[in-house]
Amino acid sequence: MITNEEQARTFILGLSDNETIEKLELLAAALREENERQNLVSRGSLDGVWVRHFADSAQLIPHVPRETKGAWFDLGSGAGFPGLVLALLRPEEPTVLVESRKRRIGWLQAMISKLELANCEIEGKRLELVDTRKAAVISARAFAPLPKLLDLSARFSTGRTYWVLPKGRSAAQEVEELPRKLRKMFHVEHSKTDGEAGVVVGKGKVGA
Ligand SMILES: C[S@@+](CC[C@H](N)C(=O)[O-])C[C@H]1O[C@@H](n2cnc3c(N)ncnc32)[C@H](O)[C@@H]1O
Repeated sequence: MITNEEQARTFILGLSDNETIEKLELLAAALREENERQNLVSRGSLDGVWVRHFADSAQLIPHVPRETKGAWFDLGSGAGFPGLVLALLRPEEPTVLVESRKRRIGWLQAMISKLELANCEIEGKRLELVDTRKAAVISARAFAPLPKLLDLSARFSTGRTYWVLPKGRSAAQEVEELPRKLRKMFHVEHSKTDGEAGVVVGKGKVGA
């Protein structure tokens, strides 16, 4: 379990390098500043940014085979979690942040340029309006209940799409309540940042 900021830094360093850690320090400072202007993340989580947002995002990476190529879609990126962290940690692979709120889109644009994320693009509209493309990976944290999430994102999935969906404490129950065919596609992994939370992980095409 990752329980403090130092452990979170060490965990992320194990997946990246010192330059990435420096960029995450920049992101943490910018997040604190911007959170005075818009409610990007809960105020309480700012004291534990490395655990609550950075490591919580980075922990998704080991659930996707290293050789996976193609676009990682992060749905409802908000302040950029997990999407911005994933783009930083996977600089060779494209990341697509889907976010519909104007001020959050502005923040994400500013961070992409500040962190020089050439591999990261924004679909600044509702997911329902995004042109269909093939996603190699789909993530979404605090975006929608699982059935709605799968319904809205099914058209981006193929037989080779990986799903990594941090679902908090409701993970197992949300999977249990899926129709049988879908339920077989997914399982729950323990979160490394919250002993009671789970990450819904799966592979394949949702829908016909
Ligand atoms: C609760 S926030 C979570 C943000 C971030 N993923 C996190 O965990 O910190 C949900 C985000 O999804 C966005 N959102 C909700 N429905 C959406 C939709 N249909 N298309 C695109 N973005 C959406 C909201 O604007 C909001 O920023």
